[in-house]
Amino acid sequence: MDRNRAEEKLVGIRESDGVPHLSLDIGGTLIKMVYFSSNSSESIDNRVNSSLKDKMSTSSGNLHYGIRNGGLHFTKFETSKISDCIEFISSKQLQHYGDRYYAAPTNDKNIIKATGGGAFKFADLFREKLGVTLDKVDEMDCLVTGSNFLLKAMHHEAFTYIDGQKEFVQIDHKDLYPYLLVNIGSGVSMIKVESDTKFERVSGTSVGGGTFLGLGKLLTNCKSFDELLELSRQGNNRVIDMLVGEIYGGNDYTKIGLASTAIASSFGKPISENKELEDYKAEDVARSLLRMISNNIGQIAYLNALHFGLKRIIFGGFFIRGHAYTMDTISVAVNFWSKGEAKAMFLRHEGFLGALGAFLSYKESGFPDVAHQLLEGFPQNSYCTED
Ligand SMILES: Nc1ncnc2c1ncn2[C@@H]1O[C@H](COP(=O)(O)OP(=O)(O)O)[C@@H](O)[C@H]1O
Ligand SMILES: CC(C)(COP(=O)(O)O)[C@@H](O)C(=O)NCCC(=O)O
Repeated sequence: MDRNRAEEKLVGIRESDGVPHLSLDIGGTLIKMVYFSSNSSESIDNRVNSSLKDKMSTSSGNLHYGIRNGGLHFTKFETSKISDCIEFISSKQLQHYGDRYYAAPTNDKNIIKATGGGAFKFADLFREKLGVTLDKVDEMDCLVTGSNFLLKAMHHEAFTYIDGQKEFVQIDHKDLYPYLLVNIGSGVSMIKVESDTKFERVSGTSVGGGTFLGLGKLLTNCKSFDELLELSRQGNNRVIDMLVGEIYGGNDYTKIGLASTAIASSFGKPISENKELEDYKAEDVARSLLRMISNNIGQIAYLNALHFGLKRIIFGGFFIRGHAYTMDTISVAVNFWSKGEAKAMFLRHEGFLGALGAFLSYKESGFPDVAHQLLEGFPQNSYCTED
């Protein structure tokens, strides 16, 4: 970076410890936001009106860390309601929380790190409504940076989920690479990560979280992801899925390792039943859909891990949402073929990898190490609340 420009940026830092920061990951379904607010800006926090607070927290998944002199917040909005996000930023005056480039024309002074497709799509909107320039950071770079950071810095971050048991895994820094990062957002990206800086997107699938939500809305009339997920908890996929035993007269197909209870064909049962969609319970449909998509992603991930000789598969993205059935299905899919050779792992901050990566990228622009300092403040000195 040009030295003069870097110096101009440094002028923008107001306090060394409580410097507020904001980064955005604007995806196909959700906008993820990471921001720091110092205690002195608590009064600003309280300025957010209650209807806006409702919009932020209509579903869980938001995290708030109290650290040092303030708090680190992980918040999300629906991309389709970007005006809520803009209103939120404006009400908290967060647009001043990025870099400041004093030499720039008035509308370009505030620079916020942003990743995801929306950093391109909504750049003009942010400039027009907030006077903010979105400094675009590559989405894959951010996912990898966020994931590497969490795996190295956080004690209780990665865990396995087997037979309903969550077990945290502390990965030795020297033994972290290589691994397969599978980010399940609207679509799915699979990235072979070989070092802090070396990675490659090796695969992906368009059957992801957006498919679950989109198809789920059409099939069940659910209005939200949380509603759909809750419905799936109460459902029974066997009402919709065709099982091996139903094809094999109640028997296992032992020779190829398929139990009679294994799914032979997702959504296969309606083929032979003279029923309409309305005749099936929405709960059962939601359950089968979640199972089908999670299983498919787990299998594709396993095949990639096998192809590239990777032993660890780290799953991130907001689709997972710490949901037991999702994680269990993915783990079973990976384990069915790999027999423990490749391990499926999940992350506690699963949905915020990109936004964290963007937050950390302030460092690369000649900005001092504030982003890292803030993040290093947790988890040791932090308390976390979830809503
Ligand atoms: N509150 C929510 N609203 C909408 N989708 C959600 C929510 N929580 C989890 N999801 C799931 O997460 C997916 C989006 O994941 P995310 O990682 O944010 O991807 P993107 O970057 O494409 O928006 C959705 O398609 C949906 O399946
Ligand atoms: C295009 C994307 C990188 C965008 O990221 P997202 O907003 O879904 O998180 C992602 O949707 C994706 O990787 N889709 C899968 C495309 C494919 O490999 O077929």
